[in-house]
Amino acid sequence: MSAAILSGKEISQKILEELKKEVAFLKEKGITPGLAVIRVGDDPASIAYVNGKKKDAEKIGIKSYEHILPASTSQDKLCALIDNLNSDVNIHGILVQLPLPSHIEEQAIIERISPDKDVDGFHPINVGKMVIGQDAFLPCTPFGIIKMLEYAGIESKGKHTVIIGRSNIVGKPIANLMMQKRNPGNSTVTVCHTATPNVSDYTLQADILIVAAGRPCVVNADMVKPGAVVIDVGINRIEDKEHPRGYRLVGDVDYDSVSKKASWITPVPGGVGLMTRAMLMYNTVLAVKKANSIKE
Ligand SMILES: Nc1nc(=O)c2c([nH]1)NC[C@@H]1CN(c3ccc(C(=O)N[C@@H](CCC(=O)O)C(=O)O)cc3)C=[N+]21
Repeated sequence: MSAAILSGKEISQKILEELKKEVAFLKEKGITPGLAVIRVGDDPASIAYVNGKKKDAEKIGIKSYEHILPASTSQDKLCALIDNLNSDVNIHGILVQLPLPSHIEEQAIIERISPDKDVDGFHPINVGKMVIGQDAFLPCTPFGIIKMLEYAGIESKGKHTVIIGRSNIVGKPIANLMMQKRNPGNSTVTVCHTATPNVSDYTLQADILIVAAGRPCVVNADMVKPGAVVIDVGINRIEDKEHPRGYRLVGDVDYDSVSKKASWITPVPGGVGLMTRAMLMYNTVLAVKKANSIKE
């Protein structure tokens, strides 16, 4: 059997097209959605992601405001910038690209952002609301995974979802969303992590396997049940002198072997990463609607 490709490219494009219409409608009302993106230092991967976000924003009519700060920026200076953006009426969403340099306390920065402009969904207010099923900004990567399942019509109700990874930005929130009483969701959820012995004991039971381990080849075909849906959240740069950029991207899943056994698989690149970007745009439009009391 060969898996069908669950294309982040195709689905994210559909979402961006819908958002473009919504942005046009907001502009008719005299509102231009504004997204502030802060990057501290010049980690090459962060530069690439931030550029991608800027491109998406421009494509659909969201105005992006880029703030590029040196790696030596102090905690106080970054807080002062966030305070200004929090009170700026032209800014509806604020994203501080992570990771931050080690002298900056990341959690304090996340908590400095107004929960109403927290389009990453990382503020404890939004995390807490998500956990108890209240209206909140959902974190972009887990939200993107949910949208992919929805668009493909993949049934998760009553299924066993196994997640590898327990990060605050992927593992924990996707575990939460997949167990919530709504669809996609309604799954029985198991979370594996670095202290889990014999991970394959769990992955072999997975109807839906979500891999966010942060390293390549964590899952091969021997760990996958035939017909499983495999979602690969990993983005690893592998040195490749034959590639024009000098590297290529691979996920956390051994794509070649697993794609012969799964029913659906997400590619890397062209999978979850593009969905993350689309959901950031979705959350920015949502922030505008909330700020202006506009219903759907
Ligand atoms: N505050 C914050 N919010 C984030 O959402 C956030 C972050 N920090 N730090 C880093 C991670 C990672 N992330 C990605 C976004 C887009 C792609 C993406 O567009 N990937 C493309 C290819 C990208 C490329 O070619 O380099 C793809 O998979 O096809 C990947 C990864 C957002 N993150």
